[in-house]
Amino acid sequence: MNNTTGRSALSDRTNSAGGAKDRRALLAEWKSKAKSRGGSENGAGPARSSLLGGVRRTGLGGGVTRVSGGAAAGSKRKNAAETTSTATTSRWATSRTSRSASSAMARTAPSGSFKIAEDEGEYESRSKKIRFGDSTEELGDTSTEPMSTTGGRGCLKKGRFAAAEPEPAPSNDAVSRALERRRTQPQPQQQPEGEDGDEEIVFDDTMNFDADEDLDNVESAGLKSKLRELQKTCAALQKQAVKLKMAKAPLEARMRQNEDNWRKEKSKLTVEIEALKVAIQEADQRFRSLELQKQSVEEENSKLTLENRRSNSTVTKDAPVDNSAWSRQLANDKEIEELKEKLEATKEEIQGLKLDKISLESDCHASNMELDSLNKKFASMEAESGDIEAAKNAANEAEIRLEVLTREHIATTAQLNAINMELASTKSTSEATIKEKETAWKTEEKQLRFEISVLRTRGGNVDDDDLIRPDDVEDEAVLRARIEERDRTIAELQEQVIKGEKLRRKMHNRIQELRGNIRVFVRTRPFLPGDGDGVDSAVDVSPDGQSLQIYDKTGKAENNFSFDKAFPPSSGQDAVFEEVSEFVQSALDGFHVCLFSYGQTGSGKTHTMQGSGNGQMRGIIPRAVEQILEQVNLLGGQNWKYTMSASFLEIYNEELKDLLVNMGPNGEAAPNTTKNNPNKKNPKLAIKRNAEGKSFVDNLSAINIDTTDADLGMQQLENVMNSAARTRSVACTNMNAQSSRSHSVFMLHLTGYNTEDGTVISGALNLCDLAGSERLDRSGAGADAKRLKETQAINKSLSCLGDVFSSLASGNSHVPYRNSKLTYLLQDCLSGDGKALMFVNLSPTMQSAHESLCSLRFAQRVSQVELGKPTKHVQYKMGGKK
Ligand SMILES: Nc1ncnc2c1ncn2[C@@H]1O[C@H](COP(=O)(O)OP(=O)(O)OP(=O)(O)O)[C@@H](O)[C@H]1O
Repeated sequence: MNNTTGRSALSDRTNSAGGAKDRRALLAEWKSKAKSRGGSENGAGPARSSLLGGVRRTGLGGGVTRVSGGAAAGSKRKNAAETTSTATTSRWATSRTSRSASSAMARTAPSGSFKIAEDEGEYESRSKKIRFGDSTEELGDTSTEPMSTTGGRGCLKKGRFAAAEPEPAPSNDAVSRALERRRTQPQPQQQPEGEDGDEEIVFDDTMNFDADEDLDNVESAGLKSKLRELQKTCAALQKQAVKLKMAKAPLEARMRQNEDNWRKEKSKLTVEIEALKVAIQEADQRFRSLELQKQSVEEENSKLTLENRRSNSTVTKDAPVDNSAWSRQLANDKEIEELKEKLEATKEEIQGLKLDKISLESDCHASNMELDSLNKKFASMEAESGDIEAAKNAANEAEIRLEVLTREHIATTAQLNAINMELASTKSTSEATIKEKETAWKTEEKQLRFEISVLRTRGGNVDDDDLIRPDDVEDEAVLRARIEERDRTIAELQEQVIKGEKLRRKMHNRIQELRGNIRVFVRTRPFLPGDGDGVDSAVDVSPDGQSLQIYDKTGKAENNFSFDKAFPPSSGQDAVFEEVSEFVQSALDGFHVCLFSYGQTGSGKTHTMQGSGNGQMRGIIPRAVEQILEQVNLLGGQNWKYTMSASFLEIYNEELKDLLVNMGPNGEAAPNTTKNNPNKKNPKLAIKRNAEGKSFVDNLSAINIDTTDADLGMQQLENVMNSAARTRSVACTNMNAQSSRSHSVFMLHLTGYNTEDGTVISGALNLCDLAGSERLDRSGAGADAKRLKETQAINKSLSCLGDVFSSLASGNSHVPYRNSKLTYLLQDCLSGDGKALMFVNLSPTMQSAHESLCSLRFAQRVSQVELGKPTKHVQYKMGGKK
């Protein structure tokens, strides 16, 4: 900004202000000057139009005053307009006319004064933008120039800066006068308030100081300070305007965002409203239709009510007619008619019945005759049926016998084969020994012959006869006697060895008894026809009769086991029984003895316990009973009287079953089937404890075995065994044609009474044939649901038995006897009260090697169980001779 320009403008303005030119004259003058400068009227348009408007509206009249002040300011004004017009054109274009006017005025304002502009710090007041001058320096400069600000001040009176207007100094008389004059002068017509409500800033052309009043000098000080204040205010306003402008953009963005949201919301709501309108319409329609329905229903209801009333009234009117005598008469007549008809019908019926009776009587007669003939027929048929039944029984018996014989035959053949095999091996061993000895003998003979020939040569002419002297003959007799003597000694020694062996066994048994061990015997069965062609045995029993080895298919020995006794396949039933006889004997002495056979299916458990057949293949049970009967007879001579009873039960699928349910109490041969014993129930068996805490099976049949007559006793036992064999649950499996599907327990109760001293002993022999442990895949039981259930029950109870032994071996305080019926039943025998012996039966086949190994491991655990010293059950009873 050029200070000089400002000054000249001010002086021009001051001079021009001194004239009485009116505004129009000034404008015309400005126009002509502009034209003379070559500026188009259009180009100056904005300024001009602004000026035109501005003079009417803007209150910053100082500028206007300066514009109107002189033509000298024209060029400068033009320059000022040019400098700002570029920057503001667009905004000018959009500004309202009134604003344009004031802005234009500002642009045309000379430098050095405050101006209204938009290209620098600006303050927006409603619709106006007010730009204040740049620097105080300019203001300082301008203050040195005479400046007519009367118009400006006048504007400020009503303009927005009016509040900031300082009071004129009281000493300034000229100012007071001018103000006074102004007050007294008529006011020009005021511009009406702007359309946007802007404060009206009135440009007052008449507010000019007189030339003679040196206002410049008078007011300079006050104006300066006023301007400074205004400057400060404007600066503050500028800053505020900048802030507001900065704040404006985000606000505008927010406003736009809000506007958008509002529009979206509005459209959404419009849609919703539309939908609601439709719904309301529909609801209205439905409501109307329901109303209609209701009306029709109500109408119908009222109709029905009316009808109902009408019909009721009709009914009450008709009632007396029903009760009239005439109608009663009619009814009676009708009834009589009906009764007559009924009577007729009954007569006919009676007639028919009479005829029926006659025909029935004849029928009855015929039937009676037929019945008679039928009775006769029935009697003959019954007789026939009895014969058939008997024949059937005989056939059954024969079948059983055949079965037994077959088993016996198989067993015998098997054992014979085993013996033959053993003989063959013994023969080959003996032959080898003989050969060896022969060779040795031949060598010795050669040697002797050589020695003889040497002696002969040495002897020269000595005759052979001379060599034999009487002494030598004598020596030979002595030698023979000596040999005989030696043979006797050998025989005696052999006898002693046998006795010693017996004693050793006895001692061993005694030791075992004292230790309370469960004794374990292992028995390997011979090869059977069904075992295949392979003759390689998986089990090798050592000649010591106690140890054995198991081989796998590769021929590798798995383990070396040692037990109380190991029986090779060639061992017969007698040899086995010999080993257990002493054990059985102890039942007679008042011990509770338990023998049980354990092993995989088809390994020979039943063969060991019951046997195969009634001959040499008889098992432990018949042999034990036989031995006991013999012993009882012997003891009978020693004041002992025994009674004996046998029971036989099986545990099938964890259920107890009496196998002698069809027998008479004294072992009478059971008629074959339950058909002949229809009244005999199969009572439920339960394991219970007696007063002494000993277990017994409630409701179990006990068959008396005669102890006085051994033959009778054996016959009774045979009946018992047959009856049990018939009732026992057996089935054919892949592993055994007669596989036991249950655990069977033969119980022999013995009571001995000594007539001399009143001693009573009660022993028991429990011979338990366990069901075979089996693998489902080998036995084929998995294919049949019944077999599968049986097998699961078997394996479970065997595992419970294993748990009991493990528990006993570990010395646990709690032994899980109650986990299965089997262990609960055998609890007394297994808890140290009795003597226990376990047979482990093995199959010799290679296919069974794994199962055999499992059985042997189980047996090894059992052999470690110490039950404690067994108890002898002895009582004393009054009545003995002593
Ligand atoms: N030591 C043996 N000497 C001769 N034959 C035997 C011998 N052991 C078993 N057998 C025969 O083997 C077959 C199977 O024996 P057994 O029925 O006793 O087996 P098991 O172990 O009781 O089988 P399961 O558990 O299936 O009842 C029978 O025919 C039996 O005669």
